Amino acid sequence: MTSAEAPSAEAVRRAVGAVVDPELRRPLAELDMLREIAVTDSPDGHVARVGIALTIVGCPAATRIENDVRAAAASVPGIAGVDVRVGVMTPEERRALTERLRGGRAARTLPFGPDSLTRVIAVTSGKGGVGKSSVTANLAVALAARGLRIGLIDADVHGFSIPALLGMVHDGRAPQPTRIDDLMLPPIAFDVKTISIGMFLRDGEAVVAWRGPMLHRTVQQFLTDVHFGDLDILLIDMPPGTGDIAISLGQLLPHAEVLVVTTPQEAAAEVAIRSGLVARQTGQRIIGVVENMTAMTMPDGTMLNLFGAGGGAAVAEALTAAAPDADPVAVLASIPLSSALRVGGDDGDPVVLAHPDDPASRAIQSLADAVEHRGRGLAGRSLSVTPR
Ligand SMILES: Nc1ncnc2c1ncn2[C@@H]1O[C@H](COP(=O)(O)OP(=O)(O)OP(=O)(O)O)[C@@H](O)[C@H]1O
Repeated sequence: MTSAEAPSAEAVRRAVGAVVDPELRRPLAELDMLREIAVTDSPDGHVARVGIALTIVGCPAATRIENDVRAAAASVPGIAGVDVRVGVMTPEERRALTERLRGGRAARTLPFGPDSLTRVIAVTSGKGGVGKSSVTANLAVALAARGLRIGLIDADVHGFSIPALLGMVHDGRAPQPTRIDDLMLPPIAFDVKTISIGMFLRDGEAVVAWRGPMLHRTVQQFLTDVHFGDLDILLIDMPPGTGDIAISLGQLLPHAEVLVVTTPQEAAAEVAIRSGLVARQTGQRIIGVVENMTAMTMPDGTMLNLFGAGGGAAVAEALTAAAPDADPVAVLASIPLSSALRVGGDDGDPVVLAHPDDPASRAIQSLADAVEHRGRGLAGRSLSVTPR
C-alpha cells in the first residue's frame, strides 16, 4: 500500500478500542485498557505502537487480547507494522474498573434481586442421576445459541458435572475463574458464563468434607462476587433433593423460577414432587416439569421404554393440585433416552449443537422455546391481545 499520509493514531485507537476482552465481553476502550497509542515511521512503513493495560498480571486472556489488538491495529489502512506493549493496571485503575463493572452496586451485594431484569431459573430434581445437569447444560447452550445472555451456576455440590458437560475440563482440571480483586470472572464455554463449585476445590479435595455454612457461603459468593455482567437468564443447577443448598438458595433468591426434572419412573416422580414443594415454600414459582429419559425409538421403529411412563405428568399434576391458586404446572418437554446426548455429555460436546436433529436435541429446543417465551411475571398481567 502506498500511503503518503501516515494513518492517524486516532484511527488506530478506534480500531484497537473496539477489540472485545474475551472474559469481560466489553470493548477495551470501555474498560479503560488503552494506554499510549502512536504511529511512527520506519524504513518498512508506518508502525502502530499500542500500549494496553491488562487487569492483572498473568491474565489468562492476555495472549488472545494481545493478538486481537495486533490484528486490529494492522487492519488500519497504511499500517505496515504493529508494536504492542502490554502492561498491567495500577490498583487504583483496577478498583475504578471493578466499581464500573458492578454498575454502582456495592461490593458483596446480590445483583439478582427482585428488581433485576435477569430471570433466575433453578433446575431441581428429587433424586440424583435423572439427567438434571445434562438438561441444564444443554438448555443453557441452546438459549445462548439464540443470542440470549446466559449464566450458569453449578450448585450441585455432590455431583458438579457442568464443567465437564461443557468441555471445560482439561487434564482432569476445571478452569479457574480469573479474579480481579474481589470480583471473579466466570469461564465461558459455548457462550455460557459458567461457575461451578468444582472450580474451587483443591486437588483431591472432596466437597462432601465441606460443612453446611461453608457451602452456604460459597453459593452466596457465587451470586455476589461473580461478575456475570448483564444476563437475560441465570440458570442454577441445583443439588438433587431438598438439602441445605436448596434452602439457602431459596432464601437468597425467593423470586426465582423453578424447573423440576424427573424421569418417567414413579419413584423419581415422588421425590421430584417433594423438591418442587420445598422450592415453592421459599416463594419460588414452578414454571414447569421436564420429563427426561422417556421412551426411545429403536432402529426397527419399536419403542424402548426403560423407565416406564407417566412420571412427568404425575409430578405436574401433583404440583398443580398442591397449589390450586398458582398457575397450573405443565410438562414443558419430554426428552427421550439418547445415546448422542450421553456421548455429548461424556465428550463435553453438547448434543444440541453436535447433533441438532437428534430427538433429544429437538426436545431440548422445545424446552428452550417454552422457557424463553414464558417470561417472568406474566402471571396475573393482562396481555394485550388484539382480536383479528
Ligand atoms: N436423555 C438421556 N439419554 C441418555 N442418557 C442420559 C439422558 N439424560 C442423562 N443421561 C445420562 O445419565 C447420566 C446422569 O446424568 P446427569 O449427570 O445429567 O444427571 P443428574 O440428575 O444431574 O445427576 P446428579 O444430580 O446426581 O449429578 C449421565 O451419564 C448422562 O449422560
